[in-house]
Amino acid sequence: MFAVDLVRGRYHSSNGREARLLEHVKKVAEAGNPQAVLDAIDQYAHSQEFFMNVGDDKGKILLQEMDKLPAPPKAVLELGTYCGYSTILLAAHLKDPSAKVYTIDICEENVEIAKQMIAHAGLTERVVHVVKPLDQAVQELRAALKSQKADCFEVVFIDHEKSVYLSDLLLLVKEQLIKEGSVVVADNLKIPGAPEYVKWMKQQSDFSFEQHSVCMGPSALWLHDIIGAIGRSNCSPGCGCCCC
Ligand SMILES: C[S@@+](CC[C@H](N)C(=O)[O-])C[C@H]1O[C@@H](n2cnc3c(N)ncnc32)[C@H](O)[C@@H]1O
Ligand SMILES: [Mg+2]
Repeated sequence: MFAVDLVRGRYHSSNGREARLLEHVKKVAEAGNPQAVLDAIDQYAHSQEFFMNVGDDKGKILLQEMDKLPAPPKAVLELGTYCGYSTILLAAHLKDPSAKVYTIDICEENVEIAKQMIAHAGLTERVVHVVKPLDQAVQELRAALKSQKADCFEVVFIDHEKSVYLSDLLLLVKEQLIKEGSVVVADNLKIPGAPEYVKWMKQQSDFSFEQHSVCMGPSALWLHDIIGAIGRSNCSPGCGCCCC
């Protein structure tokens, strides 16, 4: 059971499952080995309790999209840290030695678990946590990009509160935190779904948009999902579209 604050969309279980997951990972996964940590999380999530992690199947799609960029990204933005699964996936995949994953979550309990998970994977230096909603983090993110000599976030993974997928994407566009060539991957477009986001993406000529339907297990009813929304920003500076 999740304790969900419907106003702010904070998700943390009321039965301690995230802490149990961390305990399991520390017990079975070799420290400093990101893949061992991800495997331990997947194994526990498949056999013991349900978690909101993106998981291995959809995780592969996320990494494939990252690999399609013309150069390895310097700055990756994640909306929705939870226990750190996708943060570890993304951070372990960074090729540029100075690159970082900036991960946003508004639930401090989740971030505390994620920090320990990421530390166990040996990736603390690769990850910056931001514990506030995106609209309050814009200046901080802009400063972070500047200090890293990055022009924008080349990869964005959206996986937080579905009702703010579109407004947060529009904020990233307006604040020029994403630009031409950035790739935006959004999870859970079918379940629980983000219809406004999908509708908007489909209407944009300055984003190319594709959806990946993924069936993740025997319980197709609730596991069949779309990570979809591989939105690529196509505009060129000054062209007058929504990104400029
Ligand atoms: C589905 S989980 C993220 C899963 C994670 N990306 C993974 O695959 O391992 C969603 C997370 O978004 C956080 N969240 C909810 N609303 C948010 C918001 N407005 N801004 C940032 N994070 C939010 C929740 O606290 C929760 O930890
Ligand atoms: Mg998700």
